[in-house]
Amino acid sequence: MEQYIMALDQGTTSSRCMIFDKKGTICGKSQEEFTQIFPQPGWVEHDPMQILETQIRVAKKAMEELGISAGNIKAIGITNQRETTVVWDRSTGKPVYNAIVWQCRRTAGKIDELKENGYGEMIRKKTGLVPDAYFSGSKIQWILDQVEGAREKAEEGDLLFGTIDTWLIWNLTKGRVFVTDYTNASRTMLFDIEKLQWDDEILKIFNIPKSMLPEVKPSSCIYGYTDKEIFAGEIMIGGAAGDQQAALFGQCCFEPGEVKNTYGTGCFLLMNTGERIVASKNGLLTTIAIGLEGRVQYALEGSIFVAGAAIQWLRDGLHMIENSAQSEEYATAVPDTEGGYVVPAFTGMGAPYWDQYARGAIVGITRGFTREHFVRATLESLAYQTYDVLKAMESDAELSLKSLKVDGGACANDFLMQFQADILDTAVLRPECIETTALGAAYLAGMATGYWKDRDDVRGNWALSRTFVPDMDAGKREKLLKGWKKAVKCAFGWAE
Ligand SMILES: Nc1ncnc2c1ncn2[C@@H]1O[C@H](COP(=O)(O)OP(=O)(O)O)[C@@H](O)[C@H]1O
Ligand SMILES: O=P(O)(O)OC[C@H](O)CO
Repeated sequence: MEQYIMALDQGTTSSRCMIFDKKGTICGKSQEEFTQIFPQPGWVEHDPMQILETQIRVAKKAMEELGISAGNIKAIGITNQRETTVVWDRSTGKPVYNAIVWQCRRTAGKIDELKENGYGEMIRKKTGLVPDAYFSGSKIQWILDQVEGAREKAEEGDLLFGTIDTWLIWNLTKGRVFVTDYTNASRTMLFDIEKLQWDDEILKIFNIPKSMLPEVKPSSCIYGYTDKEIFAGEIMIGGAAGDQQAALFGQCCFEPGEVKNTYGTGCFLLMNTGERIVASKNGLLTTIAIGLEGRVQYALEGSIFVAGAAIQWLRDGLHMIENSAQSEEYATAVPDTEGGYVVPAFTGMGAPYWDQYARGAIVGITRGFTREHFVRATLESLAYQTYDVLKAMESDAELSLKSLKVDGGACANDFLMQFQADILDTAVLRPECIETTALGAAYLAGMATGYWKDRDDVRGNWALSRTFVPDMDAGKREKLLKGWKKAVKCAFGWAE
């Protein structure tokens, strides 16, 4: 019987399933977008039940379309939007509140309090993270404080917390397995990344009972088996990792110094730093890259909150384009933006600025600024934001990158990739498979079962599709970057 590995990729805007063969080729896939809930400006929620339903539905559909059954799936790897927080009732399995999404700013004030109380440095040291509403800690606290009866129930041990990996595994195993992996744990702001354990001091500050937290496991191991009713047969769950770490793995960035940038809803630049914890001096995060083969590797990360989401905004909010791909057509219809800039700081700014109160800005426009210029400026903002985090990373790691591996939905845009190479003055390498998040999760699951032996066994699957070579003169690049730096300043502190 032909054997495959299934990856469940639960992203910010869609649930996806990809079925891979041994060569890392996608043999079957299915995808469904789900509802984004914006209850107040700066707030973002998802319905956890809709996440679960869409994820199971796409998995069944992908299997059906490939004409296979549970017996053909050697293992499932799960990868997910990180930090997004679900709290549910242990006995009924019902969420007590919507999932609070990583982009949500509702707890910015709580983070300010925490910093004012002098906890910032301790948190940064233990968790590797810059205190921010982005991470799960303050989101759990908000649910316990704001949902009636939640705190009492949590203290009695009746509530559970999970990031999306935990929520999916718990449901797929019908409540038998309550786990997360090191990479996801490292995004909660509750986990000591050196001692590899939940931190009691930080839990006390957030007033979160430890009984709510899942067991933390390696990213590749036998977590459990799906309930046989879900896919008409049990399937082993063998891999779990946050989507950005999974993409780093899927890009085969296994060695210290290897870097990738993923252009999805947000944009995330990660560099493997091996077994060394590198503390950033330039506003980057230190995070766990992977827990595998009995050891943990670390990464430096530049997190950009809004990237592809800005293209979705052009499509769904402003109705300037009909689909994401059309952005390229408009952008290339004009030679430049005529000096205009879009700074899509809709939910504050992440690395390297970490401004919870920044908000979007459109600056430098004149009467000749058209839809085409607008679309181009929005696309260019992805490249400028990447420039900012890449320079911070080069400075932290004391090296100059020769090339950048890219992946994620928006890296299909040739205009954007060329502009990225131009603005960085660095070659951009796009692989054949840009679904490296799912591929990384598949590798982790496959390695838990012997489908792939080890990292060396999958390295040969990475294949280059196209290199974008820099082709912009230095004077023009400097002028454009100077404008961007001015534009970013206009967004700072707006909602304070
Ligand atoms: N050709 C394109 N040009 C620009 N942006 C694109 C293109 N195709 C997809 N996108 C953007 O990429 C994002 C989807 O990428 P994906 O990796 O699936 O994201 P996620 O995992 O965050 O849901 C969307 O925000 C979409 O607007
Ligand atoms: O949904 P993505 O792929 O943009 O990823 C979201 C990140 O994991 C948030 O930290």
